[in-house]
Amino acid sequence: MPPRCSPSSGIFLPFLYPSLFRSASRIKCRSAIATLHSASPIPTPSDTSTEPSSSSDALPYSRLNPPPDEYAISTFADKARITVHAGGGGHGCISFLREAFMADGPANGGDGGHGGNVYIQAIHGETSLHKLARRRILRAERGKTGQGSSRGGARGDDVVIQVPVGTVVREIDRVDPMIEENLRYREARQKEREYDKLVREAEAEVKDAGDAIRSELPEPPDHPHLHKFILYPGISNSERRSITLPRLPRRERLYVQPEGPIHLDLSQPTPRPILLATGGIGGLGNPHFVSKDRPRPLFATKGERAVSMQLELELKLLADVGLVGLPNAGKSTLLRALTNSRARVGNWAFTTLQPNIGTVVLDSHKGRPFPTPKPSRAASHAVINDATYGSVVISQPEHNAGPGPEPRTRFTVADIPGLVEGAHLDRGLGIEFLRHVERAGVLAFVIDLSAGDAVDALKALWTEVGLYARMRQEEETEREVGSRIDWEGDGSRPPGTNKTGFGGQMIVADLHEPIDSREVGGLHIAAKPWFVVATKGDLPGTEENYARLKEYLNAVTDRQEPHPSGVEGAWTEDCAAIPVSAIHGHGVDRIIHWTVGLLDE
Ligand SMILES: Nc1nc2c(ncn2[C@@H]2O[C@H](COP(=O)(O)OP(=O)(O)OP(=O)(O)O)[C@@H](O)[C@H]2O)c(=O)[nH]1
Ligand SMILES: [Mg+2]
Repeated sequence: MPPRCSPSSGIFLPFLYPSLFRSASRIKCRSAIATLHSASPIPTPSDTSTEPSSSSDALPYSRLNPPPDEYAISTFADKARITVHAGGGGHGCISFLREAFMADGPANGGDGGHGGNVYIQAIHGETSLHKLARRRILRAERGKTGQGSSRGGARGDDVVIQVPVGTVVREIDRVDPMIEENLRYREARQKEREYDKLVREAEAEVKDAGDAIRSELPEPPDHPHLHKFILYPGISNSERRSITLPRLPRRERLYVQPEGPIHLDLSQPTPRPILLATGGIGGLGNPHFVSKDRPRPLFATKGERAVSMQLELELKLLADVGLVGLPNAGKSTLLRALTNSRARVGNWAFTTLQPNIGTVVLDSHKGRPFPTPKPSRAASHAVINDATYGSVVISQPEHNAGPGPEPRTRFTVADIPGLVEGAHLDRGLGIEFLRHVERAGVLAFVIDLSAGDAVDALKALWTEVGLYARMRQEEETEREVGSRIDWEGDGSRPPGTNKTGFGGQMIVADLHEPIDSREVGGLHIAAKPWFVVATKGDLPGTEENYARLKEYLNAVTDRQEPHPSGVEGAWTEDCAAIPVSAIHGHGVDRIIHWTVGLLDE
C-alpha cells in the first residue's frame, strides 16, 4: 500500500515527527510562514519573509527555547454536547403477608424509590470539558423497586456534573414525561366525558332499557391511568376483567423541575449544585389501594418516568489575561516565560492548536503578601536589557500595604492559537478561540517586532477582535429576539391570551427593553484594558519598529489617533507597549506588574 503522506509532503513532517525533522523544519516552515504572510494583507517584514523572525535556532535549548517535541499535551475541549437523563422512579410492589395459618394476609408491597436528579456545578478545579465531551450521556440512577414486607425501594443516586467556571449551559431539547402525561390524561378524560354523554343521552331516550342500549354503544374508553398500573403477575383472566382501577391521586415531584429552556452562565463557582433535571417519583405499593370494597388490591403503580434533556456546554475561559497575536508571534514562549506552562513552541505558524492556560504566582504564601503598585508609563517603556529582568519572581517590598483589600496572589494567562486575517469569519483557527478573549479581564496583544510594521500588525489584530465582538453582539441580540418569539405556530393559545388564538403567527414580545450600552457595537471587548507586548526585542533592527509602535500608542492614549479597532468609546486610557525578549525571559516582570495594575484598576 502506498504511504498516505508522500515523503515529498515535508510540510506535514514537523507536526508528525518534530524531533526527526528539527533541522529541515526550520527551512520548510520559513517558507510556510512566508506563504501565509504573503497570502494575507497583514503586514510582513520585507526583509524577514525569507529570514525567520527568530534567532532561536542559534540559541541553546532551554525552558524558554525548548525543542519542538518538549511540551505537555493538553486534553482540552471547550465545547460539549451532552444528554442528561434523570432517574426514573422505582415501581411499587404488589405483595401480601404470608404467615403460617394466615392464608390471605394483608397487602404489604413497598413503594418504589424516587429517581436521582441531575445537577450542574461550576468549580475551580476543572479546566476543560473534554471528559464530558467524551462521555456524552449522563444518567442519574433509577429509584429501586419496592419490596415485600413493606420495604420501600432506595432512592436513586444523583449525578452532579462538574464543569469549569466560565461554562455556559444551553438547553437544546427536553423530554418531560410529566407534560406528556398531563396531555395524555386530558385526552383520556375528554374521551371518558364524551362516552358518559353518549350513555346519558341513550338513557334519556329509553329510560328503562339502559342496559340494552349500553350494549349498542361503542366500547368504553380505557382508564386514563391504565398504563400507570402494574397488575399482579399471577392474576387470572377473570380477575383481570373484573378489576376496577381507582383514579390515581395527583402526585407532585419532590423537586420543582426548572422551566425551559435553561440558559446558565456559570461565570462564578456555584457552592451549591444547580438542579437541571428532576428524577421521577416512585410508584405506590398495593397497600395504598386497600379499601372496604377492595381488601386485596392486585395492582401497584409504576414509577414516573424522568426528565431528560440535551445540553450544549461552552467553556469561555476565565483567564485574567488573554494573549492575542498573529501566528508565530511568540505567545507560547511568553506564556512559558510568565508561568510554569509547558506549552508547545515551534518556529512555524499554528504550533498552538488548543488554548493553553498558565498561572502567574505572585505570592506563593512563603512570605508576606505584597502590594502591587501599577508602574508608571515611563517605567514600563524603559530599556529591556536589564540584568534583573531574567527572573519571574518579583522582589517583595519591606512593608505591607496596610489595611485594604486582599492583595492579588495569582492571575491566569490564556495563550490562544494565532489569529489570521478573517479569523472572525472562521478563517485559520480563529473563531473557535476568539471567544476566550471575550472573558479575559485584560488583553495583551503580542506583536513580533521582527515581523514587519508593529503598528499595522496591531491594527490588523484589533480589526479582527473588533469585528468578532460586533458579530457576537449581533448573534446575542438575534438569540434574544428568538427566545421572545413563539415559534410554535400551531395556533394553540398561549397562556394569558384571549380565545381567538394566534393561528400560527409569531408573537414578538416587547423589545423596547434597555440594552446595556457596553454591549453595543462590540464594546464588551473593546472596552477592556489592553496593552502591547512587543516581543523578540532581542533581535537586531527592532528598536525603530518599537519606537514607532510606542509613538502610535501614545497618540492613541492622547486621543490623537482613533482606537485601533475603530470601535467608538473603546478603552484608550493608557495604551502601553512593553518590550520583551520572552526567549531570554527579559521584561516579563514588567508585564506582570503592568497586568496586575490593570486587573486591580
Ligand atoms: N529571538 C526570539 N525568538 C523568539 C522569542 N519569542 C519566541 N521566539 C521564537 O519564535 C518562534 C515562535 O514562538 P511561539 O511561542 O511558538 O509562537 P506562537 O505565537 O505561540 O505561535 P503559534 O502557536 O503558532 O501562534 C519560536 O521559534 C520561538 O523560539 C523572543 O523573544 N526572541
Ligand atoms: Mg503558540
